[in-house]
Amino acid sequence: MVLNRRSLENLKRIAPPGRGRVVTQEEKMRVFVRIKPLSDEDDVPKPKTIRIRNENALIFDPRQDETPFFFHGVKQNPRDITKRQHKSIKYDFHRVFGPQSTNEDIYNESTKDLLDKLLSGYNCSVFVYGATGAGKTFTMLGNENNYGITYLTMKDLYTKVNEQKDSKKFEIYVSYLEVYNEMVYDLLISDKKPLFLRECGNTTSVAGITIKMVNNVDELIEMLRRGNANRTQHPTDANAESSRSHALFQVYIQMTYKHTDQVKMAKLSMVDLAGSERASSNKGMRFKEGSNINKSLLALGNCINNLSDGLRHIPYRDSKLTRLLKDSLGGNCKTLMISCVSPALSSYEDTHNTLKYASRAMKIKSNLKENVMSVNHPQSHYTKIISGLEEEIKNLKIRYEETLLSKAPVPPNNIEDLRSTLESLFTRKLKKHIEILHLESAQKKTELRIFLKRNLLERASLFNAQHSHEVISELNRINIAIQQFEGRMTSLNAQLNILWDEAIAANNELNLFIKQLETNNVKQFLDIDIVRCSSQIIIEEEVNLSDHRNEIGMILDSNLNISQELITMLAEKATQYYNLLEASNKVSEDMKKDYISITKSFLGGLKAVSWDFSPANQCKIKRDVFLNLNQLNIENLRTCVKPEFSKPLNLEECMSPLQVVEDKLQQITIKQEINKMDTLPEINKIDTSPEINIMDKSPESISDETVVISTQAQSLNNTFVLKQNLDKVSANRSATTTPHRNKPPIDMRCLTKSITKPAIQRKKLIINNNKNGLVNRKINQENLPLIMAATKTLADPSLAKAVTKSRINTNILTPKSGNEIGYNKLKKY
Ligand SMILES: Nc1ncnc2c1ncn2[C@@H]1O[C@H](COP(=O)(O)OP(=O)(O)OP(=O)(O)O)[C@@H](O)[C@H]1O
Repeated sequence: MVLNRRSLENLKRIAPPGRGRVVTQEEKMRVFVRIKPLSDEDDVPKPKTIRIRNENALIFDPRQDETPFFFHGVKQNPRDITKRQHKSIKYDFHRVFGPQSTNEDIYNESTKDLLDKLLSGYNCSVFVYGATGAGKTFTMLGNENNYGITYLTMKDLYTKVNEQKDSKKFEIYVSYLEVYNEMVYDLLISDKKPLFLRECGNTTSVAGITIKMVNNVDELIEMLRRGNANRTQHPTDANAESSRSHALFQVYIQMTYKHTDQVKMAKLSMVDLAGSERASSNKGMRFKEGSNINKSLLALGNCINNLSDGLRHIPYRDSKLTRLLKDSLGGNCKTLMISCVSPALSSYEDTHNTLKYASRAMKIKSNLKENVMSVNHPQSHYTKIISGLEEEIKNLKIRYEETLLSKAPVPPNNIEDLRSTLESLFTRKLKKHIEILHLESAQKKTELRIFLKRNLLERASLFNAQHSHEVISELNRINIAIQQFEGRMTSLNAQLNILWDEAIAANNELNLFIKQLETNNVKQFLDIDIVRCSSQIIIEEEVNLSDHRNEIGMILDSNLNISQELITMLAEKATQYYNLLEASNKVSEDMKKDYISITKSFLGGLKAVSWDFSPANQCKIKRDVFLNLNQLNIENLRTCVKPEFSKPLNLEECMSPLQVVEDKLQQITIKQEINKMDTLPEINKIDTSPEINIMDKSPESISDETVVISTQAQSLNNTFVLKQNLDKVSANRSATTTPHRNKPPIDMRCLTKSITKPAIQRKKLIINNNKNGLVNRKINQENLPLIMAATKTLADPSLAKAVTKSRINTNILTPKSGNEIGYNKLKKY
């Protein structure tokens, strides 16, 4: 298809200054050098004129490594018959391709990059330059086995066009012409008639040139092949298939952006120059051809020189070739020059000239402009486009807002009402919560008071004045107080029961409300309020707990002070009586020893005071029972578990594993053991360990009894703890019982005697087993059989094993049968 005049004009009207969007970039011409391989006829193995230094540099006419020649010991200078000067000139280029490089290598590193630029609307130009026979046509067109860069470029161009066809509409046209003997001929038609050049602004166009539309790469290659066939070629001295003309293959691309209607034009020019000719034996027509070729190449050289020197005047008009290449040299075009050279000595001068021009060409700059075509649409066309775009923006805005709204749901209108309901429900729950905390605190304090009163009763049993009226009335007073406290406990428990019901009801109502919020999809708007109110409850709980702990601490403190005063009083009285006895000369040596021992122990005991905060510390556990308000916690409220208040906590109800065994044994063997009481020597025979001595009815005769003061215990009840040999037996049998770590046992038998009178019939023994938990049990005459049974049990390996096992496995306490509640409560702490 031949373009009509209007289409042609459009194609030529590329980026008129000041119209449309014009992006200008200054770019230097890129210059590549390709060195062809030496052929058989070339002067092999004579030295070459080029040595490649690296990818970007070569040395022209390098110095050769010569083997020195000596005559009579004197180095001789060899005579260079080639008359070479060994100039060793270094030339830098953008890339130097050696003889092994293929056309594909050249394409990949040179023309391939141009395509993106071309499809962005920039003019691009590639021309091959060099002497005749240097490989220009081979590089440009190649052959069937080695396609030239024109074919490779066109193939990739169509690939890229196909990739972009969704966004752009492409129209591709080609023209192919030759400049032969300073005449321009159309190569796409067989009818050869010269064409005229026309100057059009900065560009030159060819009047009447055929511009054909090409739809695919195959069509294009076919066109190229036919054009080449029309090209003037004749054998010369230097090249059997010498191209006697300059060939200019041009591809015009018109791209219309589908969304914007914007039109861009770009032109790719591929120029295969005829080779410069040396003065040769060519005669006649070939001579004339050679002269014209040289003339046009000389003009090209002059243009290159002026452009590289930055001169204003460029003699483009000196030849048809330079007029046609005006665009490609320093104009609006990204230009790439491939200089072909031969390394053969016979091409020494040609190669040197080519390299010189190539080197100069590197300095040429061109001004790249994006070719946006101005399309003269009527104003209504633009108005239509603008109103269409406005409509689209409006629609997009609506859609955007809809998306935003759907992502951020709107709170309901009654959100404030819902919030105030939620807050009032939380307030109700909080109120009940605080009331429970107060009651529970009161409950704990009462429990502690009962505990302390009971300790007083135990303490009283240490003395031998139980029958005096004063003591009896005091004991009565304590018992009455205990009864009152227990009455209060019962009342507190009843109140707590009611409060818990109310709290659970309030909590259920709140949970139901939150669930409704969730179902109605409005909980998300009140989440922050839920968190705020919940944290308020936690804070209130902490504040109340802290107050409660302070109050418990104060009670314990005052009790400790009283205990210390009592110790002081006892010590004073003991000294007073000792002095009296001494004055009346009734102090035996043993008593003296005891007194000194007591004094020492008091001092030692004080020294050994240490507070053990480990979790296993029994005193700490006891104290914590009163400190914590564990019945009430958020978890309980959440799960609506109402604690048991049926009975006040009684530590005395809790037993150790050993006691469980004891109890069981008691049931089984107590009768037998009572019967055997009279036959104790027999028991001694069964187990010869010293602890059997405990069965001796006379406490004075207890020889292996060890007394330990538990300093922690002092803080609560100043209990004297007697660690019986029973423990030793247990340790021997089971190897699991560890001795008291911090306080080595000291013999305090005398202390007990001093305080409780030697003749006491009922002796309180407290077995303190630090490892296995709290054992706080009275041992008196009534339960001596029980101890005996336990002792015997330990003497029996199988029973001892059972005892030991339960000691190890059970952490603290085991409830008495039928008293699960008390045990469960204690377990909580
Ligand atoms: N790189 C190369 N590898 C192999 N053969 C080559 C190479 N370059 C050129 N030749 C061969 O050298 C010969 C001359 O090459 P070509 O025709 O391309 O030179 P030219 O520069 O186009 O010459 P002219 O200007 O006279 O047309 C051809 O036979 C070609 O096959």
